[in-house]
Amino acid sequence: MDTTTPRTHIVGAGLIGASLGIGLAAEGWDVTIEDADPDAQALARSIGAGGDLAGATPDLVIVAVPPSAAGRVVADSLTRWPTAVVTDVASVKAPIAEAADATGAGERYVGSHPMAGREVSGGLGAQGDLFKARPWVICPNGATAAAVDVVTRVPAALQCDVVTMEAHAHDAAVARVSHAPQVAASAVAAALGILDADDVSLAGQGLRDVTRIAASSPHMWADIARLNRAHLIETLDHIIDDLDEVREASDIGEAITDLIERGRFEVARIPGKHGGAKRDWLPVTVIVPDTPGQLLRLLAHTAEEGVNVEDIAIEHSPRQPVGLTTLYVLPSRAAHLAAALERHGWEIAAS
Ligand SMILES: NC(=O)c1ccc[n+]([C@@H]2O[C@H](COP(=O)([O-])OP(=O)(O)OC[C@H]3O[C@@H](n4cnc5c(N)ncnc54)[C@H](O)[C@@H]3O)[C@@H](O)[C@H]2O)c1
Ligand SMILES: O=C(O)C(=O)C[C@]1(C(=O)O)C=C[C@@H](O)C=C1
Repeated sequence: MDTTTPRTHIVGAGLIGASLGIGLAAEGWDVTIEDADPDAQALARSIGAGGDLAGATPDLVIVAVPPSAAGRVVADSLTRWPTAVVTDVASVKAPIAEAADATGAGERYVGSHPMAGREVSGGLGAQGDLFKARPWVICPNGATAAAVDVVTRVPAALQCDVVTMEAHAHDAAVARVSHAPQVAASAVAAALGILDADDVSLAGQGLRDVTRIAASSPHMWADIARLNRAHLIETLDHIIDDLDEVREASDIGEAITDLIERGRFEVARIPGKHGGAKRDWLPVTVIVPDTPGQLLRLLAHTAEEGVNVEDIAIEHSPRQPVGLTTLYVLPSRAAHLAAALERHGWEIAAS
């Protein structure tokens, strides 16, 4: 097996391209990066996401441009670097594979899709560990085994879980696990429109959990919806049929029970942290004064007790000088942590 890392060039220095650049450079890869926007390119280079290709020949090109441009930039890259393997990270895979095949160089193209991201765009939000322990889909299409091997070294270096899929099957699946959830989150958030600010301030953790991705920029999602329209509409029809059943039911309680029961069953199938089986962490919710340094104290006391924090959620309480911080810990450690934090003077809230 070839143990040298491929000289890697990234085209597109936004959130995903710059995150890949930082992550691969941290693993010792020789990474260069470019962007059509000189400011985005300069920013990415200044934060360590890659250097200047300066006429060198890459072994591997990663295209990380908006989905609507990905097919064209993949085709251009196959022509521009006739010996390089080319991959892309666009959220929809079949149209990009078609564009690559149309060049006649499809055996050097492998589709990729890291199943991790953020609700912010641009290199400023880049994080080198964004993809760690997340699924990374590889769509080999008509590529050679050697090309697939080179591309697979990227998720391997970034410690992702590699999942190999056919491009159309990928597009059908992500319509349900990613694209429709974005539309649903935005629809729930948009329904707040008739409320005044005081009413919105009643929001608890439920609304926050359901609407985090409603803060996303529409540009990428408009592209995704256009490229994956048929699968997205099929998924939205499924959701609309379920909502219609609730609306038309003679007993709305019965209809809601059915919907929630089915949802409970399916949500238990979503893998949890590190891609493993979903773990049932227990929450320990602490009332934290809204003054500098308190969160640090809380985490220091937790560490002193030898308890690992598996996840953390912070909820600010409008009009209150306190916030609620929920520490998610192993069930076997929750009671011990709550008691220990009380001894340290913290007030534990019911959770
Ligand atoms: N944001 C996410 O959560 C996420 C997650 C996984 C995959 N993706 C996919 O990654 C890709 C990039 O998304 P992002 O969030 O990094 O977007 P972004 O808007 O942050 O960055 C895209 C960058 O591409 C540049 N660009 C546009 N056209 C170009 C061209 N022709 N040549 C060179 N540069 C060009 C833009 O100037 C911009 O800097 C998309 O295809 C998206 O579907 C996004
Ligand atoms: O976590 C987020 O902010 C995302 O929306 C990331 C997310 C997703 O999980 O749906 C969004 C689109 C990408 O194609 C891959 C990942």
